[in-house]
Amino acid sequence: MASSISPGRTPLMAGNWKMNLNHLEAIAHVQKLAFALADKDYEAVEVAVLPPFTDLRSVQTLVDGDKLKIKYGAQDLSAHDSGAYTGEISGSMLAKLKCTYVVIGHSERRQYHNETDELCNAKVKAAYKHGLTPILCVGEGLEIRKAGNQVSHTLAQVDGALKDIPAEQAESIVIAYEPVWAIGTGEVATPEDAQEVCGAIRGRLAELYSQELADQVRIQYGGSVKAGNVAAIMAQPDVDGALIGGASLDADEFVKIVRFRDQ
Ligand SMILES: O=C[C@H](O)COP(=O)(O)O
Repeated sequence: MASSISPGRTPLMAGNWKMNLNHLEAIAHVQKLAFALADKDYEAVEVAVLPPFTDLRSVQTLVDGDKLKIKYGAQDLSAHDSGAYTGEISGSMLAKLKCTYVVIGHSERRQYHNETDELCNAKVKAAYKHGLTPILCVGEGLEIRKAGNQVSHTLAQVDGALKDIPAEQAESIVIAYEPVWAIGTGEVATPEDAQEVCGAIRGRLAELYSQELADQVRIQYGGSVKAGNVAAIMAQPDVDGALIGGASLDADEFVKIVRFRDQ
């Protein structure tokens, strides 16, 4: 299927492993991806993995040692820099491990850890302070979708997380539109559903900053993405990649998603 991605926006295919794969399994998984992916894949698509914190050092060692082109990042970070915050991981710790990306505001953090837009905003600031690129997750639950309020709900999350973020930082952000009802359920938003909200997010970025900035920000779709549905989603003009959960744990499936143009 033909893709309509802007040539200026390299698609980002990022595998969010969530709380799966220990550090030994992580090494085996990244090795499998590295073996399967070729230079032409990395020329067409940016490929990233987002392992649990405990895997990051192992992934870094592998990526550095074998000079792999796979990027990696964390699934969360603390809004604080250091101190008495038991269990938290700071942006500077992630930067020391040479993480490129950090996920902020995933719906599972919002749901199970009561993360608010204000906290997401503080985490976006912490990420930029330490040179990390946020993958900001936004998206509506089923009730909001049924009421037809998916766009206003999602744009309010974007507004909240980007409060006081200057253009020179916001221009590098990645925004992942993940309708909560489509996460891990096998229920995929239609390509038109994805386009409606991703297009609205780009429109909001243009209002908040400029059309030029909006045109360069990558907006991903996430929610039950698989090899079988990725091409139709990627054919939408405002979808520039995918945040992949379950399917990213299967190396063969993830490689097929990276090669969405062949599907
Ligand atoms: O971060 C990834 C999303 O939550 C999607 O997860 P899923 O692909 O398992 O539906």
